[in-house]
Amino acid sequence: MAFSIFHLVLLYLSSTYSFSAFFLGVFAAFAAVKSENVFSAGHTSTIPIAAARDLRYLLYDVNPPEGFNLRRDVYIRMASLVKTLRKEGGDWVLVLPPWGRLYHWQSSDIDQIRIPWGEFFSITSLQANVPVIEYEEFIAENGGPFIDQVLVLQNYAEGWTEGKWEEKVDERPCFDKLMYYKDKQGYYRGWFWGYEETRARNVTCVSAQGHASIMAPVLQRNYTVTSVMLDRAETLLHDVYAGKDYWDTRRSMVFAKHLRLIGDEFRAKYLNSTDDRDLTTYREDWTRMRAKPGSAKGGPYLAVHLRRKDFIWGHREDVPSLKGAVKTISNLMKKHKLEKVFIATDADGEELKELKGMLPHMVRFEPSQEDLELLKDGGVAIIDQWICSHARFFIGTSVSTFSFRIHEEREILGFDPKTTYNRFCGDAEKECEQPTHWKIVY
Ligand SMILES: C[C@@H]1O[C@H](OP(=O)(O)OP(=O)(O)OC[C@H]2O[C@@H](n3cnc4c(=O)[nH]c(N)nc43)[C@H](O)[C@@H]2O)[C@@H](O)[C@H](O)[C@@H]1O
Repeated sequence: MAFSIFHLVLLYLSSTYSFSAFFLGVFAAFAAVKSENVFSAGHTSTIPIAAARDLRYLLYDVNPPEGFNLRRDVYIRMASLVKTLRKEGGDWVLVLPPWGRLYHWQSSDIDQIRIPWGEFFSITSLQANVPVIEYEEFIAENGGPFIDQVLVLQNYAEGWTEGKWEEKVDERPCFDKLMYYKDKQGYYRGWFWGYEETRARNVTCVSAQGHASIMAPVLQRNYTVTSVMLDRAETLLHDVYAGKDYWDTRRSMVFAKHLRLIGDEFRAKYLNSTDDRDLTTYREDWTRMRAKPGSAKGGPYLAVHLRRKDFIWGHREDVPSLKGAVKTISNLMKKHKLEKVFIATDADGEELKELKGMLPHMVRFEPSQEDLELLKDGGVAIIDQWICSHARFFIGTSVSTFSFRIHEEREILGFDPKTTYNRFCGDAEKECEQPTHWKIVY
């Protein structure tokens, strides 16, 4: 398999990076929407004002310890903000923050920074939802690695006032240690996804409480420069969680084709699973993918996402012991008459050994070192998710965004919700509430 994966990836990468159509799709003129929550009157920016119809770039980053799938969630919020900005008439483009230096990507000896989104996702699919470009494309278009303004988002130091939730945004002094410093030329340096040459002309802290689009008026009126980066973008909430706009963006996050193909090849070879037999045919164009709920049958295996590491270090009540998990797995296999179990997990070597001892026939996707170098930890996680998404029955881990993204993928493929929204219970958990079913809004 090593040989074929290597060639698949090379083939894919050589075709992906030859495309030049990174530019904006044709977008209709949108009606202007009311804007509120701007900074107090009288705020003036010292930065020159961009011409009215100039292209503007929104960049963003997320709190460093956050994982891959939580970051995918923040992407949805940012895409929603860009849609709002465009509705208000601005020519905004979303710049995709390169992947890298993620705490959970612990495979040593492989280079895991400055990874473009095209290695994990189909860029043309993302572009069918909102205009996006890779960061290096931004550098080229922008004439250099300069970001005009960084806004570091933070909560309000005083929390909610009088216990009341209200949406608000204000420029405020930074209350955490600033992760940027001024160089000799007066530019700000920082992490910037591992691009050392990137600099910001200005860094400001902003307290924000509310939905992503509360930033729209601020970006239209207060920071009228060409490129603005929102750091700590996870501070902003979804505009409408699980509404049509959420699902459009989520559906557009199609995994890169080479990763799907590797997952499909693995399913066929080790799990006796093919799309034709399992009724899981995928349409390349997500805008035309509309599977009837309950239409997918899934491959003849049980799929499990068993989150460990930082989920067990906190001794959480809702995460099972390995023994508890194996008991649940055996019961489910019996109940659904399934002979194979596919396990996706971040368990360490010791735990894996213990798990294999109890489930000797379990199936895992275990790439060789050579494949891992090409796929990277992010690619392996996606292949794990893809295989879990095609199983006859799935069970995940409580409140893991890794499991949530599998739920969504299965919803897109048309599985009966009963086969998807399931999670392990902690050994001593009293009320083991199961995950919520979020229906696609088309
Ligand atoms: C406690 C919180 O947990 C949140 O994680 P949670 O939602 O599970 O999910 P993620 O945000 O994806 O972060 C977990 C990361 O751990 C690895 N990982 C976890 N499970 C698997 C698996 O089954 N297969 C593979 N290949 N990799 C796995 C993977 O790199 C994944 O992105 C974090 O985002 C937060 O930062 C925080 O750590």
